[in-house]
Amino acid sequence: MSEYVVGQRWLSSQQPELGLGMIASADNRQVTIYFPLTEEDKLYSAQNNPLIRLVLNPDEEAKDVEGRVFTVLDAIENQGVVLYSVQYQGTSEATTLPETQLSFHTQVNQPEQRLFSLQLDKPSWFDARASVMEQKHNHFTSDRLGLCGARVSLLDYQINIAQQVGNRIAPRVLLADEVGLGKTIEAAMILQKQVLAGHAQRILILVPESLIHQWLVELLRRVNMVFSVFDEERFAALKEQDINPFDSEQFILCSVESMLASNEAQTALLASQFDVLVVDEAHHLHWSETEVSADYALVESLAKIIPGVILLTATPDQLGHESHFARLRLLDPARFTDFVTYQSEQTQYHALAELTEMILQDMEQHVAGKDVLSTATNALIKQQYPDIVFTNSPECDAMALIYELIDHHGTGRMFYRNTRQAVAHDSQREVHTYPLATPKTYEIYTQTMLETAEEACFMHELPDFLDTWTTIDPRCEWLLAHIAEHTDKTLLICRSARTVLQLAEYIKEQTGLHIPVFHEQMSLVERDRAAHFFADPEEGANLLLCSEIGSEGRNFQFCRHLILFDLPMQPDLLEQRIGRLDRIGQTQTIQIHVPYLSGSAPHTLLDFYHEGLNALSYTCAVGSKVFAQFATEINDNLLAGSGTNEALLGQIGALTAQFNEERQSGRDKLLEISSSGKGLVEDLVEDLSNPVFERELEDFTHLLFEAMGIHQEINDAHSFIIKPTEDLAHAIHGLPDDGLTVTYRRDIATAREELTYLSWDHPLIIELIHTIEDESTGKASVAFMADKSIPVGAFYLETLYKVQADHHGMDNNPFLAATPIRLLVNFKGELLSADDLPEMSKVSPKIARKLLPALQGHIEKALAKSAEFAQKRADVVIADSQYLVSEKLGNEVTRLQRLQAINPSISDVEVTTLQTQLDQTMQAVSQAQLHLDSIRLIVNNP
Ligand SMILES: Nc1ncnc2c1ncn2[C@@H]1O[C@H](COP(=O)(O)OP(=O)(O)OP(=O)(O)O)[C@@H](O)[C@H]1O
Repeated sequence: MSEYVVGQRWLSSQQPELGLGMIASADNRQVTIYFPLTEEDKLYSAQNNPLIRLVLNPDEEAKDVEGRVFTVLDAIENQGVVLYSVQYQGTSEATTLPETQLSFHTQVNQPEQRLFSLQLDKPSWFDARASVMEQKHNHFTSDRLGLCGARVSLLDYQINIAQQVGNRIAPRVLLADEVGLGKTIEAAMILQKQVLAGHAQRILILVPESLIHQWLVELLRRVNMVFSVFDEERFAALKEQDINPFDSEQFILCSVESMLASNEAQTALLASQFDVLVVDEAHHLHWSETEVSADYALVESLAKIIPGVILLTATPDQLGHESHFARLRLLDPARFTDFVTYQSEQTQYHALAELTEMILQDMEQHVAGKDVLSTATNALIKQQYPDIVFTNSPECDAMALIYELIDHHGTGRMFYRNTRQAVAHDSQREVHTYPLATPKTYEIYTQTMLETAEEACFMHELPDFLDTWTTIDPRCEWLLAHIAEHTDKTLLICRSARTVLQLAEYIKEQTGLHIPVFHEQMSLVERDRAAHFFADPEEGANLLLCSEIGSEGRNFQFCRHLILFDLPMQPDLLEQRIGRLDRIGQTQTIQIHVPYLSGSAPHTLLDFYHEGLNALSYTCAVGSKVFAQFATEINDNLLAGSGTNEALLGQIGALTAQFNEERQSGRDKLLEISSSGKGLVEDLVEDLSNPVFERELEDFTHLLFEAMGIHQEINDAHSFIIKPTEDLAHAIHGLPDDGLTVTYRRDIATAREELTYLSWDHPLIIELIHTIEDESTGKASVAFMADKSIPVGAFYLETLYKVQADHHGMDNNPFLAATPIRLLVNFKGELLSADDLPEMSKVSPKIARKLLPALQGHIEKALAKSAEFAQKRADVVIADSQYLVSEKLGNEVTRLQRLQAINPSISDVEVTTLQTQLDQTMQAVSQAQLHLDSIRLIVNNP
């Protein structure tokens, strides 16, 4: 039978641009190939032609005529035509595919095939591929992965959380830093690390509707993650297409409200598979043994099926300890089964916190720069914690000892809480209170008509004053005077949307000014527009009137004046309000203005907050707990309207002091230490701020851009413009036609929003790296050298291999990152060092066509020798990786198992998840294979 059979796929080595052809007819003399790409038939001699037969090998990836990606499992020849057994991406079953159905863009991929079929590229491409693989390996195995690309200031406590949680498979944590310390940023960094490390592909974020836009922008601006917002409209439109709408995107952001509004959406959400769920403002998730809120029930159902769960709240205790317990229960239902046991555990952290304090005090008295424990501390550890093994020598690392103690007996790895005090983000606040005369009408009403404390605190909201309160309440006139006096931006927060609207109307009537408003009855777009208008430093409004909803999650730290037009009845809400201004990025002293009606219930409430809790001048983490203790007394005092009960005020102050002290010496103290990462994270932060990596990337992108046909020019001292050229080798997603203005420097990027921050984590860089890796370009090249000491026609052969663990879904796992091996052998198959690499010059395609057939046999022998050397090195790489896996993951599993026996805070889920990770990684590493990636032949032609 002829070598040529109708239906076979062949390429032209002289005209690769024709794509993959198919034999249309053949006899002993001639063969006709049809090239679908150009829709033409070409006639070749059967004896002497530039045709190359394309047969894909097992494990090769390719596309079918419809562009669907598959991996070859097997290739079986039947009467000269190949029938492939393939597995399509995203499926688990094998399918058969005749070679006639291959995409006409398919190319010869194997380096040696490309070499002998003369599909050659510039010799410099070999260096480009080697460099790309080396840099990729370096980055994907470094701790900087997923953290170096965030456009943020590097704060130790945030990096600590992002590093610890981001590295876990299926993390389940509660992030509860105090208001405004950057939980959103921490979650964004965790997600980026999860995705880059291959731990998560699909993410669902649920937030209150008012925060959708802010999250969307923060994720994009800070970590370059593009989320798709799903609202009712989008859900309905996608539903028409007869697919689960939530399966249509990888990263989904939606509001809790929109999901609760539709049973159908909830069912679809639960049927879609996600790797990580994030829920912001999780204190709204209300649970008690008798009542469960709808949002809690939804999150509970999702948390049962989504492996990773990240809950965010600044005020974990807002709805009481029971609700806090319930949120922990969402994370680990097996561990948190019983509220009473949980409560008793919480009290047991006291002794450990005290010991920790002693060690910290010892640390203040270093001896010759080393930590030395006092005799008392030493004795206490030995007596109370005999399981802790440590050496109290001058080399004793006290911080390491504290972490060991917290690990063994502390709060576990599920709950993080940083406080302003502990992370030294102490902003300044100044409080201005303005006593105003209580209107007679309010006074009379107070004595006769009121039924609840709430009515007493918000009299202007009572139906009887609905239309009149702005004319009698002196706070309104006070507000006009404040507006006239202050030209700085001011945020006003009050409880209800109605008050906001009435105040806006009042100001308009009195002054003609249109003040922007922000409340729950506005659409999302209207709210964002108002917030934007307020934020605009030049053209924007100086005052924004906000209802309570505006006080949650929003970033208003660009302004320093806050008017608390009324006071909320819960201390945590007060903290949320102040937290709009008191957040990372606030550079000025915050001015808090409280106008109040003298002698009225709001006056008493102000006394409780300001004098009792001291919650206006400082963050008060125990406010809700104190208020809960005196709930009845506070209620009665507010309702009586007879001025502040001084005895009660004294009791509130005393209990606040007591709780604060207990906090400092209990669970929260331990949380503060373990959340801050003090003593653990400094080296990593130093590494992340090292400008060397930015410079290295800048050099590397020159190579990348040149290879891919991207032009870079200087824009100013710190930035560049990059644009695709006509030679662009491949469409690049992240690079628009009109280019990008970029900087490689984090400090410049955080100061100049308009610049794209190009880092090793940036999607454009990752896309370019993957594109070059996946491209066939550069897999084979030929060059000349001129060396009189060796015969003409002698050659060197450079090979680039990679050791790769093919484990689906874990390709980026640091333990499994492809490791490049670059080798140089001579024509005798002897291994040379990289220093022996000669100077190279180009070879014309015509000469290469003559040379290669003549040298083929010798090259194949040298290649076989090179493969032997590569395999030896690969064995070492695999053994090293196995060692690393058992050293890092194995030891961690052993440590957790040991800890679990002592500390109930270490959950079963945590241990089994890590054990599974260890098993899978070890198996994948052990089965890693050596692949030849590219070849460069250097022939002597002196
Ligand atoms: N490392 C950082 N670098 C620069 N800005 C930051 C950093 N961390 C936080 N911020 C900024 O500080 C503000 C508060 O951060 P974020 O919204 O993440 O806090 P939060 O703890 O989620 O707040 P809340 O408790 O109100 O929900 C935001 O404007 C955020 O962009």
